[in-house]
Amino acid sequence: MAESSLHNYQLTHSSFLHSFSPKFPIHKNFIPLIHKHSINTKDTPLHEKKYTIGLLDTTKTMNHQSMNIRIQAPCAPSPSSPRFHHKTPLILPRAICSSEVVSHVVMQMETSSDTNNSSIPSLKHKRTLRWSQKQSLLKRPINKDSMQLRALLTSTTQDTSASFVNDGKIGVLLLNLGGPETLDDVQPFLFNLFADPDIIRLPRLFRFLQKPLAQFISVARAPKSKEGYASIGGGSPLRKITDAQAMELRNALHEKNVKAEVYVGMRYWHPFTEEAIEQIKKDGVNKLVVLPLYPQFSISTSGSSLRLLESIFREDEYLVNMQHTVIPSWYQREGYIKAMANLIENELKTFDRPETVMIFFSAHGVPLAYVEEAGDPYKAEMEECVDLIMEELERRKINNPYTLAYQSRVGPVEWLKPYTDETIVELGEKGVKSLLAVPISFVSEHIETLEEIDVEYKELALKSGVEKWGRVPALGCEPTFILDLADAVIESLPYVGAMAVSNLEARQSLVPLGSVEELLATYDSQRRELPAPVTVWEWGWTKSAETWNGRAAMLAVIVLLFLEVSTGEGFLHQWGVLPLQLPVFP
Ligand SMILES: C=CC1=C(C)c2cc3[nH]c(cc4nc(cc5[nH]c(cc1n2)c(C)c5CCC(=O)O)C(CCC(=O)O)=C4C)c(C)c3C=C
Ligand SMILES: [Fe+2]
Repeated sequence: MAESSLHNYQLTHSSFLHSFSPKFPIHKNFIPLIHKHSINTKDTPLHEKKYTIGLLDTTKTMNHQSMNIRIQAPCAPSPSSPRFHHKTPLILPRAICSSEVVSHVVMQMETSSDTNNSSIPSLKHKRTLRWSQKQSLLKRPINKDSMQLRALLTSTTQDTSASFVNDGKIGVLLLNLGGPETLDDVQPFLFNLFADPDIIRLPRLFRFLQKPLAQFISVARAPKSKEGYASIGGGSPLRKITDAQAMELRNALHEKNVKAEVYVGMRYWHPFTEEAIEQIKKDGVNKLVVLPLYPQFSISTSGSSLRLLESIFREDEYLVNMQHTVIPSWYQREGYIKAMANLIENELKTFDRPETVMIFFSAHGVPLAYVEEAGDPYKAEMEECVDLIMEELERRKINNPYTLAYQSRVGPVEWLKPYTDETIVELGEKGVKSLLAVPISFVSEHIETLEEIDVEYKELALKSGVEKWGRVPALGCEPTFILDLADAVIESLPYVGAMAVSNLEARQSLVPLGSVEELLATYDSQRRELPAPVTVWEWGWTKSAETWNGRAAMLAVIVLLFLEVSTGEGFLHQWGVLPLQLPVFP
């Protein structure tokens, strides 16, 4: 996979932003983020280290648009230079982030190169796709002479004995979705999920219908969901797995001399985030690292949990004063990428002819409007994540064809495409004989790996002509992964309480960080209304008929609910779902 032409540019912070001004007129709202590329290792000479620049668009919903740009240091520094000393922490505390650690860098910009020699022509090629998507950022040619970027470069090993790490009582809060533990939990779990305005966003006028609608949908969906949970043993394994991850992370932190307690806060089932926060308060934690267990950020997952945290923090004097920081996404971390590549490499060996296997990344979908209208960075982060894993595999001389599709769509609106089920059928028709499914958006086994992938998609693949089907396990407590999470926590500690999105050094850190409040302030500035991504009734024979029928059904439900609430009569009142007195309209 050759990288074609490379252009060298020198950038400064401000001219970097100027160069994108036609597309982004308000410069101060765009924050350049610099990520170390996962291919860098401890031993990579500095002048060969690669970095990725992203723009954090603070006018949109956490819209972190990374570009296909790499930065290289222009010349190898003297080994005695303090800023490149390997014993320096990965992220430097503020005091150390002086001008001393600022270095001029040369930016290298890759242009597209479609060297895909896959025998399946319809497969998208990662580099071409990424480039074409990000082309829109480059509205006018970059002026070679005008750009100079002063970038913070930090090295990759941590000295965890540094005193700033262990002062205070440290807590790590793992955020996750939660799942029903018994079949009786399924409907109330679904109610909690659909009552979340980050899952179903009703128009402002209809916000008061959120709970009745959630009740209605959860009751309607429960039988189908229960069937799924029954087939995987009668409940979700999520709590057990997340508890085990928390324990392993705690052990890893203690081994690295960081005496932290790790807490689990679920969004829709026990142990609820509120319960975790109560424990955090009881234990007297005064430095908190918030770590969502989703590698990629989405409004519907990490975003929703952060919103809940924000509301809990605001109402509590103890929490308002507690120092905290958030790691909103970490899909680009070297340890995570390597752990995923290890799992794929191992699983490929179970096939008779591993080199012929199509690697099929299947991510949980989100409604398209989340990405296109609300600025959810989920899709961009997912694609970049897949690219990074494939690059790691290529370095191991594993050059299999691969593709990315989105699974688990619910309801009448359009979700991210291509859809997993449709792609499986297409691949089967095109003659692909071996498929290896890789669940990519979640780090634990759950209903969508154990039932949807292992049963439904496998059956569909075999029906469509695929002869051998395999699936990579979820990361769970895989040691490389847990150690990397521990490193992410340690790297973030100097920023607990001391940083926010507005802090330049922290923005340039290798783990993008922010406080809950500031992350949500950027996310809220253009929070648009999202369509309801739920199935109420569906009829029709084609996908597009289904979409329109679903929309009509949604509308009908909203009208029915509106009538019910305004007249005080109807089935929800009969079931006791709605109170008998009428709501007061302003
Ligand atoms: C990154 C992962 C996930 C995203 C993004 C996501 C978005 C999303 N999900 C729904 C609707 C449902 N999700 C359900 C369960 C569920 N979803 C995820 C992950 C993501 N969801 C997990 C880990 C689980 C729990 C699985 C378990 O083992 O318990 C369910 C319930 C299950 C079912 O009935 O199918 C629903 C419904 C929407 C609407 C959405 C984006 C808006
Ligand atoms: Fe989901």
